Amino acid sequence: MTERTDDQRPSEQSAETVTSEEARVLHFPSQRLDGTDAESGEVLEGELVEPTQVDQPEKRQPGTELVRSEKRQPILPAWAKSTQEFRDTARWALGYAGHTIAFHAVRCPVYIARVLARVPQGSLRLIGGLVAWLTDAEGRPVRGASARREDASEYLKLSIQRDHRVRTRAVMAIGLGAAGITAFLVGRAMLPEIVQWSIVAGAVGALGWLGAPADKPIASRAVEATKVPKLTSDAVTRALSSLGISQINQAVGKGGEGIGFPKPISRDGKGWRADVDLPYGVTAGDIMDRREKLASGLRRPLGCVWPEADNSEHAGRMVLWVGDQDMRKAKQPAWALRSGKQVDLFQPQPFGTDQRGRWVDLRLMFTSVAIGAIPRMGKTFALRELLLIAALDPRAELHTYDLKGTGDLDPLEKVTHVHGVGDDEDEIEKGVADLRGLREELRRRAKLIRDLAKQGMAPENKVTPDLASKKSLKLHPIVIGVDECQVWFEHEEYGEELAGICTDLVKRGPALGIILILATQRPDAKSLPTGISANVSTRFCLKVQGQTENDMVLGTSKYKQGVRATTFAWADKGIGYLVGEGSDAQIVRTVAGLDGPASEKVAAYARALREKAGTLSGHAIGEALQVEESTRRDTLLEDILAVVPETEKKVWNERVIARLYELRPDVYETYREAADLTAALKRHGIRTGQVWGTTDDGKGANRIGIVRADIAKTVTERDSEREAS
Ligand SMILES: Nc1ncnc2c1ncn2[C@@H]1O[C@H](COP(=O)(O)OP(=O)(O)OP(=O)(O)O)[C@@H](O)[C@H]1O
Repeated sequence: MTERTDDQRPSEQSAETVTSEEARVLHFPSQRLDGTDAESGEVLEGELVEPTQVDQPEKRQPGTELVRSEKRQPILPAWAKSTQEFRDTARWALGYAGHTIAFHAVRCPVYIARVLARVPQGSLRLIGGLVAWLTDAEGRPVRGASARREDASEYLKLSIQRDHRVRTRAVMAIGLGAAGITAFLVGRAMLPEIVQWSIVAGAVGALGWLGAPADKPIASRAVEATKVPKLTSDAVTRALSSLGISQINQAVGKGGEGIGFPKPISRDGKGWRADVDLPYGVTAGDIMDRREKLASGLRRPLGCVWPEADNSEHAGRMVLWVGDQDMRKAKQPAWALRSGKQVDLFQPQPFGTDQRGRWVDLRLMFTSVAIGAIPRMGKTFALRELLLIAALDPRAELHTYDLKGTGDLDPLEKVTHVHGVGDDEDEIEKGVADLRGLREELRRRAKLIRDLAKQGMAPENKVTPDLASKKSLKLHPIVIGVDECQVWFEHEEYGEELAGICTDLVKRGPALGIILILATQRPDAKSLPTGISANVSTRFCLKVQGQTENDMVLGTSKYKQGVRATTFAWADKGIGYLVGEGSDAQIVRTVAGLDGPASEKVAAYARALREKAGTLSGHAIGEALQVEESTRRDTLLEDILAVVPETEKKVWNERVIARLYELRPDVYETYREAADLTAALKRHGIRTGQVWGTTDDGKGANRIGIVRADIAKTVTERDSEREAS
């Protein structure tokens, strides 16, 4: 039988239902459960019903006292385990000490003058103090009071005590004076001059210090301490209740359950961390949406206040980190790769710093990256930084596309294999040709890895550091960086094909050593096709305007989970949410100050590494990518209009072919006879026919030719159709 718990009150049961215990009492009234005899009473007939248990009683499992599920706090706080943080603190302490010493050393003459000026005052204070001590000056008011009260016995007692005290102190003073004179004479005779002068300086210093007014210290302050207010639970509660969320107001109001703080508020890096249990029904996301108001409630700059959802607990658990300094203004610790260093892309490399100023690493290998943000937030900087990291691994082959065309990726020209700038048709065609080649490479690698796996050389069916280093296998990392990738995907002619190849690269590339990094300022389904956005494994989202863009870059439901890049302010340049492979979203600031010239330096180092390793190729050594003829956009009609002036109404095919060959020999060399042009024009729906013309020697003749107006009409119609669509 089940025991009844406090929660199951009889009043809560329905009229027809009786609990087993009550039923027993009713059926056997003389045997009450409490052991007392009941008077005979009416016996009710009823069905024995087990009570409905809403709250199950807590069952104790054997051994639960020992094996429990509490989380253990780390023995050492995170900062104590971070070499970087330790080094930063030590550097700061040394700098602080150095600055203080230099500051005071420069002001030494002023301090000496101040001390000397205060010596007379100090001497007077010393003599005054000695006389007061000798004459027992502190007892004078009491003796005076007893004299005024004419209390003879008390006055007598106090006078005797004073005489006794003065006598003792006089003897002590004579003794100390004699000892002092002896010490002076002995010291004068025996101590080295430097010590003697030090004692004199010390004595003068002491007299100067004694003579200094309390509000004017001799030394000035070397640093102005900017004290950061301590974060208290009261401050957090006050700030939360200023957000205008009714559940919070109820909770902090009279009789409310209040705001929960499951752990004490503590220092965490260069700031305070408060773990907060929000009132029922309030989520961390609700607070994050009101980050600006929260900062106002805490009286802290916006860049210091970072509420985050703690998804390892429950939806109402928020971790509030309040930094001592605004994240965007705080000095970033030095980037280990700034002055160049060979890296291994298979290992995580420093990408940015979190709010606490700790480096957050990112492993580029086996991943693909999407970067999204509204314009001017630091998207290109982030992309360029990743490409520079890749450049520092001399094995990595870079393909860089700056489709905006402003030259942001030009610092990488020294090392890149293929470099595209701008959105001209030629550049787009270059991209198409390159991606087609990369798709072939992807297929080659897939087959090769399959073969290697059979031989036991690729145990995880993917590229390993060993395989990537074997030049003969050509399995080196290939890193493709595309800024403003929407230009590709929205392209009328090649958009679909480019999106298809990129989707393939995003899906299969990472395992095969091909890493695609796409950056866009318009993260919507068209500029970042869903096949890509759903499959990228690393996402970095700087400020965006809405939930759709947020989830497009960071992944489905991220906004709901409280990962909201919409909460970043306009001034939060370079700050975004980073969602890495299998890791929680974290706020990261990319390397600050990695501008064009700084990037050039890193790229120059990367080039030196490549020269040494013999891996410079393609664009870096002046070799242009061969754009296959099949890749070229068909510009036949435009080319005909270019070579046939408006004054020539009708022209023979053979003449058009000759002029076309002159214009683009590589494109039109296959046009050998009039029929070739006729066939090509037929594909555009244009017919050729017999047209009148004159040969070079002036003879008139009818031959196959074009009517220029037909071509011009088709081009105009096609262009207006394109515009309309
Ligand atoms: N980590 C950072 N710290 C501070 N400022 C940064 C950081 N990263 C970028 N910035 C600043 O942000 C500004 C915009 O950067 P960037 O050109 O990369 O933006 P964008 O999003 O690519 O812009 P657009 O969409 O116009 O191409 C730059 O002036 C740069 O100085």
